[in-house]
Amino acid sequence: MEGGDHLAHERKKAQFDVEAMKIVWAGSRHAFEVSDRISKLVASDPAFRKDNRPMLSRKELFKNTLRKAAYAWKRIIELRLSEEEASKLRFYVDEPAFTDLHWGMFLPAIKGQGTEEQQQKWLPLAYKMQIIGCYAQTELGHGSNSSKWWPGGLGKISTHAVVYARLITDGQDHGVHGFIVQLRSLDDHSPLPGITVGDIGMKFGNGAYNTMDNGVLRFDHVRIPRDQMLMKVSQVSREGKYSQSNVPRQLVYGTMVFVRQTIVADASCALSRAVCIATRYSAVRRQFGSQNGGPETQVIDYKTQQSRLFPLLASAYAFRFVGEWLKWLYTDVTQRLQANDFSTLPEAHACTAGLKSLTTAATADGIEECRKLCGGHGYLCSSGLPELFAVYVPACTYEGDNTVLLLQVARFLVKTLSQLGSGKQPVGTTAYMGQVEHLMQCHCNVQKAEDWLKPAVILEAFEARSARMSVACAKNLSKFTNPEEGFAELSGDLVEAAIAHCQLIIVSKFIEKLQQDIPGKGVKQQLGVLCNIYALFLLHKHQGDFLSTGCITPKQAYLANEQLRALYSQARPNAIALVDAFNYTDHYLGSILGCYDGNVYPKLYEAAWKDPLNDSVVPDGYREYIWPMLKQQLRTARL
Ligand SMILES: CCCCCCCC/C=C\CCCCCCCCC/C=C/C(=O)SCCNC(=O)CCNC(=O)[C@H](O)C(C)(C)COP(=O)(O)OP(=O)(O)OC[C@H]1O[C@@H](n2cnc3c(N)ncnc32)[C@H](O)[C@@H]1OP(=O)(O)O
Ligand SMILES: Cc1cc2nc3c(=O)[nH]c(=O)nc-3n(C[C@H](O)[C@H](O)[C@H](O)COP(=O)(O)OP(=O)(O)OC[C@H]3O[C@@H](n4cnc5c(N)ncnc54)[C@H](O)[C@@H]3O)c2cc1C
Repeated sequence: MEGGDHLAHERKKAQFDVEAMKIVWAGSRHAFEVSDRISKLVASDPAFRKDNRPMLSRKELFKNTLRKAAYAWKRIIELRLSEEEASKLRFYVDEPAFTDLHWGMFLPAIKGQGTEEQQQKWLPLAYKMQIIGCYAQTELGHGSNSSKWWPGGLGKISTHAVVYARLITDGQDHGVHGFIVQLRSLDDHSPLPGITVGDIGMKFGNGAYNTMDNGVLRFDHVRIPRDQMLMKVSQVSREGKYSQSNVPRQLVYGTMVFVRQTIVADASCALSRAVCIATRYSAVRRQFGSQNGGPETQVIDYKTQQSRLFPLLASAYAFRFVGEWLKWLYTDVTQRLQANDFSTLPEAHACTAGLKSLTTAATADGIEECRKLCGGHGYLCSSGLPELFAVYVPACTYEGDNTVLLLQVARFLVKTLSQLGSGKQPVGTTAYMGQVEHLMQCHCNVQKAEDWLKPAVILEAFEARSARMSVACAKNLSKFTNPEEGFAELSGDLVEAAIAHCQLIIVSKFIEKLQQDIPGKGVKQQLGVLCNIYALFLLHKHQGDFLSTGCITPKQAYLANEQLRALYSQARPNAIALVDAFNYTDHYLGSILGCYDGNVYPKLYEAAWKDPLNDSVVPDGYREYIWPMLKQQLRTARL
């Protein structure tokens, strides 16, 4: 079958209004329209071509990124794009670049930690890109005194950095503070005296994150003017006297709360992209199972394929909605901080750290699972999946290693529990801990599989599991005389308790989303199916937790799995429409397997011939290496 829409028959099966779902996915009609317009603008501009990335050398790749970044900036100015539109443009250009750190970390660090005066001086320069900044926190070795190593944009492009370093005055160490440091000349880009700076080398995968100049930085007697220390949280006077404002020291790390929140939103984008590719290809691909000479089975109809694919589809939607909520939480905490209310900062930190950890880990694993779901063709670069995995997987490490972040959540949970004794009522995402006595002894009321569809039943099971795991950790911790020793000894259990808490947040935010008014025929119903798939898939995967804490019985675990199978059957006819609702262009997907029309095989065949190796029939190197070898063998054979 040539041309046409090879997935048309699948699209006809949809039981809901896809256009309405597109708006739910985008967040609002306005957000949908902006996203739709900008994605088409990028897709139709040959300057943003990206299919050649895996073939380019590092130098060519990097220069190409610089060209694209400059061109994108030119278009942003020419078209007078708003910040929202510009950030969508960056998203659809789909290439990590120094600009991400400039806009995503350097500017927010100055906004969050600089005084009014400092903001007035530095922000206009940064907004007009008259200086380019990065965020230099991580060290090559341990401590805050060796060499900076990893900051994106640092290696080759940034003119400035926010550098985190220890502040020592009069021999007294005041801990880590942020400083704006000029690194390179604004005239000829050479490093300023005393500064050694360069790229740290090639990273995982071809193309992928190698478009970024992650860098190394060393200082040798570099003087930083006093007014370039970011002084919102603490100050040094002309006389060298150190003082602190009436704000928590933790604000020094505020940029991370912001970025982790954006990383959660980004997880739903990366996962939905992989799921879109794997779902479309699973509907196109037929393999075995032919009856009476009829067509073979579409692999999407195999229950095993569904049980691997549909939880990922549901996770993409779940991460979307929790990301939306986290954005709200971040906006709320920011407004409170401006009004000197710091009470919700620990919760915002725990939520952003924990959800960053959970969503990036599930997304990285999910992209790899999607590659496997596409069989051998998933391993081709033209499937789009190898590069997507390579570019995405460092999200499990940057902005805080995922395990380290879960330990931060665990500390927050243990602290919350310990404060119950003093009568402090937990609020927000830990409000359920206020019901700890009930949650420690409640019994799940599921008698038949459909009982698992009740939101209250699901919520109680997840709350009870999380509360019981945290309480068990707290009890075990109390047996240690040295709390830090206990924390280290029990860190494995603490991480599991943190995961249970974060999964509860995601499930409960999905359920809350469904309580809103959601217009469009069948849209809410499909989201209900996905929400239940997400929750019951987690319950099935972690049934050890639910059973060992006595939250559910083995029979109830069995019934949850039975219900899950029924939900997969309900999702099946809607699968293609549910990924169409992401509204991704073929340019953004960058995948032959995931192309909208499903015309996979001719495109794969054509693409193979475009590989540079096929430029000539006889490859370079044949005459030099293979021909002499063949001749040698022939001679030996004749002897
Ligand atoms: C015209 C417009 C054009 C627009 C164009 C748009 C362009 C695109 C825009 C945006 C895109 C954005 C994309 C961004 C790209 C991201 C790319 C990734 C780049 C990667 C960057 C990095 O990796 S930066 C380095 C990050 N490093 C880490 O995360 C290290 C992890 N470790 C920690 O977080 C540690 O906690 C820390 C080192 C911060 C401190 O350690 P320690 O001193 O040991 O203290 P600790 O015990 O952990 O904590 C003490 C105390 O503080 C609390 N706390 C810790 N962190 C925070 C926090 N972040 N916020 C609030 N509070 C925090 C902690 O709970 C403890 O509290 P108490 O227990 O004492 O109460
Ligand atoms: C692509 C990429 C881009 C980056 N961009 C930037 C940037 O722009 N700016 C910047 O400053 N940094 C950047 N980083 C650095 C990044 O933030 C760090 O790599 C990250 O925070 C992890 O720290 P680490 O590398 O020191 O790992 P380590 O802390 O050395 O972790 C190694 C292992 O030890 C374990 N571990 C560490 N501490 C503990 C603990 N307390 N308890 C239990 N286990 C522990 C971890 O779980 C992990 O398994 C980037 C990194 C990457 C990969």
